[in-house]
Amino acid sequence: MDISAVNALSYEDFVNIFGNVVEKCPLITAAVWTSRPFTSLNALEATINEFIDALPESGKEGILRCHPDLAGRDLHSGTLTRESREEQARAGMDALSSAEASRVARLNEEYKRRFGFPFVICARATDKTRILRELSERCQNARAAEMARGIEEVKKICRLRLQGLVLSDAPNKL
Ligand SMILES: NC(=O)N[C@H]1NC(=O)NC1=O
Repeated sequence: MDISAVNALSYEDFVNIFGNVVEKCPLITAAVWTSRPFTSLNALEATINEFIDALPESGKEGILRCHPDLAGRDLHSGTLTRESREEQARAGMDALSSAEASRVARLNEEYKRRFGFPFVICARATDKTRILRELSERCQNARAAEMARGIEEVKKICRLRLQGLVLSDAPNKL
């Protein structure tokens, strides 16, 4: 799909296709449709990032809270979004040993207790070993640093999801 095809989409189709580039936040997609035409995929990505950056802290926290835990309840109950399921599987989060699974569950809970939002990392840009290490290390950070870091990870996830939709030849959801 080239950018002119993206620009020609109705808002219904645009939200259908791009509604989950930020996990469970189709409102962001619906809002940026107003900024068409986009000159490039990078311009679409930049518009999404600007929208996120302009949100109050509570809005940014809300975005983080829309993310499922890594190797958490949604993965075990099969209720992850397709995108999240693929990302978590690629990082091996669906095939943890029982010791790893308990460690991740314990650290996820510790992280949420400490910060009030879940640990978010772009799973496709890393691997299981680094996720486990970062989960433990990032629990020690200050809250403001983790908010900023979590939002940077959301933007990375968004970038890779956008690229998957626009640059791949895979049939989209139209
Ligand atoms: N909690 C968290 O990081 N979740 C995610 N990361 C990712 O790459 N996809 C997700 O759903």
